[in-house]
Amino acid sequence: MSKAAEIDIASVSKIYGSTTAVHSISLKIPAGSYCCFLGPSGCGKTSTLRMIAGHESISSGDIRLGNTVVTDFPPAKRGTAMMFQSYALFPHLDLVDNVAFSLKMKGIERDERRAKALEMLKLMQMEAYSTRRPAQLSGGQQQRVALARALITDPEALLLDEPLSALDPFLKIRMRAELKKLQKTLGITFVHVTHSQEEAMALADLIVIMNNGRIEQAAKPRTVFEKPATAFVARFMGDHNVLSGRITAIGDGIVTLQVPEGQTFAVRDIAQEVGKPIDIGIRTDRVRLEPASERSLGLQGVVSNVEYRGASVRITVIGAGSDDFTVILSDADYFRKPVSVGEAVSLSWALEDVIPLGRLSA
Ligand SMILES: Nc1ncnc2c1ncn2[C@@H]1O[C@H](COP(=O)(O)OP(=O)(O)OP(=O)(O)O)[C@@H](O)[C@H]1O
Repeated sequence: MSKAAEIDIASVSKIYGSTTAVHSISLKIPAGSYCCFLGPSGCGKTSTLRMIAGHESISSGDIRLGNTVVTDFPPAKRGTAMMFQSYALFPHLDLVDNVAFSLKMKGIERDERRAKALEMLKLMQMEAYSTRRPAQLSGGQQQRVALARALITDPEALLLDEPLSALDPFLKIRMRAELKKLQKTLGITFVHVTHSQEEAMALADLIVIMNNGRIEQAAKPRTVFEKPATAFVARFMGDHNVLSGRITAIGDGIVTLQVPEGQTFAVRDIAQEVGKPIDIGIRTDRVRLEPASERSLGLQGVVSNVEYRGASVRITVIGAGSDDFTVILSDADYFRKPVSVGEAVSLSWALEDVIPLGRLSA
């Protein structure tokens, strides 16, 4: 296998007619890393992947693979390989010919390309099926063949567009583990586009969260979860409450924040101006919840829903800075002091659990 290459995306934009799908993004994907592009539909992740692959022209900016600027190179000359969502296998060819196809296009003679194709099928544990056609395979097997076909060109980077979306939930989890293992075995750079937060968290060394054609955050999964950079990231990754408020007082390193309902609570000194609007995030599992009393500190609200989930209980509270302030308690904590729908509660948390969230400038 060839060596891995860093992918350097420098001020890259994609404009389709009057739509700017990607707004001058810059990102370095380290050589040999597993990178996941994550974001809602239409955020520009597939356009970015296709520009890396050379299947889409770059409207402005440059892409470098290792030391080579590949911006104007055709796909086959870039050192990348792409695996498509639908696998795009040829139905009339057997697996060996499917996998060997790109070598045939390069003019490599039959015996050599078939031997290489068998080697790739072996790598994917599919050599026993080599004379079958794609329709005679399960979804997971077809995916392995598509991987073998992409890897036969010895790419420095493998690009995967929603590779798991056609699989059922059980197979998805199994193939996810296989993809990760394959990436570690080959050591090449993987760039994987997905809608699924869970998939990105499970696979990536680097998660790139896109929204409206821009990168909101590019970081390790744990950083994205523990320190979401923006309100969008905190909401999109889930398991965070996002509160918007205004600063009403500053003193001793503590800021008082007022939420729309008029209630206030303390936050570490996160900004310097009274009156300034600010978003903060609080993890749903870091909130303490108690029946409200006159002495209660923190935000007050009313329980609107209680959902038992086995090991945990999910409680939704209204009137506390957000329409659906969510608290996740362990089953033990909940049943020690259960609350019910309609009950007034107070919500509190440690100062260090308040995450200041930035806003992207447009
Ligand atoms: N060929 C095209 N012509 C015109 N507009 C396009 C074209 N391809 C994509 N777009 C637009 O560019 C934006 C980004 O699309 P893109 O496919 O990159 O998003 P995505 O995040 O991959 O979405 P999805 O998850 O739905 O595939 C969207 O608004 C889309 O409608």
